[in-house]
Amino acid sequence: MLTLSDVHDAAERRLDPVHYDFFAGGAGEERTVAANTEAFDRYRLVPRVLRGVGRRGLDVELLGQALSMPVLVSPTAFHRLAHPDGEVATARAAAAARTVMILSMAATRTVEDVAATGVRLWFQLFVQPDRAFTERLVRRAEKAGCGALVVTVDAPLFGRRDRDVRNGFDDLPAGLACENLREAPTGPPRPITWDPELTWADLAWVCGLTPLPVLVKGILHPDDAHLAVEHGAGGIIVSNHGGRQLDGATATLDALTDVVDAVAGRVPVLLDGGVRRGTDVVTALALGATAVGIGRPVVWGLAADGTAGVRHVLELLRGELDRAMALCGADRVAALGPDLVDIGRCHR
Ligand SMILES: Cc1cc2nc3c(=O)[nH]c(=O)nc-3n(C[C@H](O)[C@H](O)[C@H](O)COP(=O)(O)O)c2cc1C
Ligand SMILES: CCCCCCC(=O)C(=O)O
Repeated sequence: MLTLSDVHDAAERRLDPVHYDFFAGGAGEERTVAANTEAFDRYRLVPRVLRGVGRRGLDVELLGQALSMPVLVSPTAFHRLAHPDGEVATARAAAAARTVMILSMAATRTVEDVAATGVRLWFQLFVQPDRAFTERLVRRAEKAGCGALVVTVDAPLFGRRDRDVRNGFDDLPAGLACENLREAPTGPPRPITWDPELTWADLAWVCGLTPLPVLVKGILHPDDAHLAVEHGAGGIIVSNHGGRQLDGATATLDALTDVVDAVAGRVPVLLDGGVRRGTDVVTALALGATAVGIGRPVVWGLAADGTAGVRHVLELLRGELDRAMALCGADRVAALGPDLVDIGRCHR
């Protein structure tokens, strides 16, 4: 498996086709799923030369945590559909790669089990109408040692994924559950409730609830990026949920520059959606992202070969990023800037 595309192909061969569709699919016509990767095809790099790049470093510091590279694991649901060890297998790979894993609120392993792998762990939250339950989840994530909360704000309701509707897939099979949504250790798990009434006041409430930094995931509009910071966000994740919510939403790479300008360095700006190559990471970082997240490629690695498969995905990207940086004349992440991107020639 030489590329992330090879890992995808291996995963597709192994997965139940209905579960493959759940992981691969997006909302509606999947225009935004396609747009995310197409955007990276449009931007071209303008490398610098003769810069002495024999010694290179990919490490970054993010919200007080040291990462070996600016690539982290975005939250994705239901890892036990891809591998019996589920999110624990994923976490072992992220721990070995010394990067952050964001655990989905819809994880099929408990936050305590995942944290026990020693991974740098953040917890993703859909704020629930039952605020007391939301608060209990936050306390549980804090107690487990999570280093940040990630509040996903692009889901006032659930995007309609036509593949899942056609396949009749709307729940986990018997024996699997969202393990962090149990009220009591033996009780039945709650379903996730989508709350269309959420407002910025609710974000401020979460930020006031915890000493952990709160990243807001699902920002595309620069004005929302500004509002998020004003309401206490410690970081922004430019994301369209991998094209699974609003079909027709802009590609994340196209949204990045305006968000970076609006945030004006106050907090880190991350991006996910369509990152498949080291050159994609370089492009996003050059345009102002502090780090990028990958969603589906991690699931493909997990389905293809468990922890080793996820590790392979992360190491493929690390190797590609290192080579791309050297070929751009950058010896460290901080050396990547907008001058390396031919923005003028990308056709929006
Ligand atoms: C199968 C799947 C499940 C996801 N589950 C969640 C989730 O539980 N919470 C969340 O905030 N985002 C979720 N996402 C969105 C990802 O965090 C991320 O934004 C997206 O996958 C990035 O795009 P990529 O898959 O092209 O890398 C999910 C995405 C996929 C593909
Ligand atoms: C059927 C419930 C799915 C839980 C939410 C996971 C998610 O955000 C996704 O994109 O899928």
